[in-house]
Amino acid sequence: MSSTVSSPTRTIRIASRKSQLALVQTYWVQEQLQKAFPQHTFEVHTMNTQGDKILDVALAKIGDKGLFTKELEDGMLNGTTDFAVHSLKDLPTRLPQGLMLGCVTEREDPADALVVHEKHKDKDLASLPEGSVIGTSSLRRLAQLRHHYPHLSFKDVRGNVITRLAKLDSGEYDALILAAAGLNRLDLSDRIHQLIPSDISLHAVGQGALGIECREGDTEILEILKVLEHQPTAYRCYAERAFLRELEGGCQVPIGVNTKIEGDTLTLTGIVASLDGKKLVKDSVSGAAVDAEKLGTELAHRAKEQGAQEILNDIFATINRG
Ligand SMILES: NCc1[nH]cc(CCC(=O)O)c1CC(=O)O
Repeated sequence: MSSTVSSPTRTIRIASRKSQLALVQTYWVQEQLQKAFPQHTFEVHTMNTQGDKILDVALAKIGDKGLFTKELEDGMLNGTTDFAVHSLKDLPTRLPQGLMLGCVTEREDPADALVVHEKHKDKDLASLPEGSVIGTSSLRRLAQLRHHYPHLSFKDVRGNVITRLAKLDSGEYDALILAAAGLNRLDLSDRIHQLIPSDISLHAVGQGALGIECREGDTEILEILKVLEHQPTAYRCYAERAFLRELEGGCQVPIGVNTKIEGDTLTLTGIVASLDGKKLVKDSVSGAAVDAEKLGTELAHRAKEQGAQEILNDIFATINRG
């Protein structure tokens, strides 16, 4: 005799942006969870965010206060959706009251990549001709690459990954810098011309990982999300986010990081760069991975002692004046 225990079923609503990359990422999450919890139904609800709509203003001028996340967060707060899938890089380090980072998934390659126009297919960053126009909307990429390659010039580029590639191919730019992770996820790995090594440019906080945001204390959802949690990536990203939070920057300040975990030890390297690429503050900390956030905060304090705050103050003044 066996009695049937009917497990409660429910419909779980996943919020996502509509860009191709966002959808690839969100459908992956949906598929994994649907497999793990066949008794539930996982639905994707797509929305446009401010960041998708405002395409004619440099990102650095708009600021970063949840440009790509606000509309998704409103949906969770008013109960129309249950969690949101983000590129962790786009998720602010301080979340609205009532929401939390519920899960960090396994990271793709967090490096930046050079993507070149066809005519430069035999070139790399060092050998691109003097004055080549490199498209990037990230101050972090701009500052670090200017430092190492003063012969290049930089121009803002907006829009999603596909739009940016179209602008490159039409001749508006000689090359672009894009996250390798995004290209890999979009099945565009063949466009990666050169992976930028970490001694040239440190990547963005959270780059290559997905961050799933949900309501604080929503134990049912948190329990479900556990199947996607990747502990080493989570430790690395908590350290990176604590570093950024303490420096009070967002995605749009020239702050780069690199992390590695060996055994139980996490090493975090961080850089704060001036826009002209002339001043760089770079340092590292190592310690127990379980103390990830503490390590991030400690590195930020050290960076401040070495002049990081002055660099950031100059940048905020420049952006607000422009
Ligand atoms: N800001 C846009 C954005 N957000 C996440 C990614 C790529 C994927 C990732 O870093 O996880 C990108 C595009 C890019 O930087 O090339």
